[in-house]
Amino acid sequence: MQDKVIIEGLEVDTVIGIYDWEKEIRQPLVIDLQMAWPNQAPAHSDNIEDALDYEALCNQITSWLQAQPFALIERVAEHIASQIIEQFSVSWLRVRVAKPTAIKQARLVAVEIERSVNDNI
Ligand SMILES: Nc1nc2c(c(=O)[nH]1)N=C([C@H](O)[C@@H](O)CO)CN2
Repeated sequence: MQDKVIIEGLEVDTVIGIYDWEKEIRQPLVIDLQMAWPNQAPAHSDNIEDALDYEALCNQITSWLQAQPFALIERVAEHIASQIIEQFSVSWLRVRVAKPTAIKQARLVAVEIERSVNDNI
């Protein structure tokens, strides 16, 4: 089994949705991420330079999602996946994007994708 770095429940308020009224407001998205990362190197060195810095990732994801409006949560998931693979040298990841306020009768709705570096070429 490969090592992972995990982020659960990262909440970001952003412009998201297909309807005109949704383009005028911010709504919460909740991001869950699993990313392959060789954690032995940072464990041995005890150096953040060797680690996949989850704080940097959370800040970066928030910034990406607030930099532009999105219509579909599928687009958000794909954007997060491709940017992390490209900018953080992650070889594989699973990302789930949930929109908890989208459907009144549902606790949440979400999409989940898995991508690897080979998909990004
Ligand atoms: N598969 C999807 N279905 C829907 C989406 C979406 O992003 N992906 N979005 C909407 C609307 O924006 C909805 O959230 C408004 O409540 C509908 N279906």
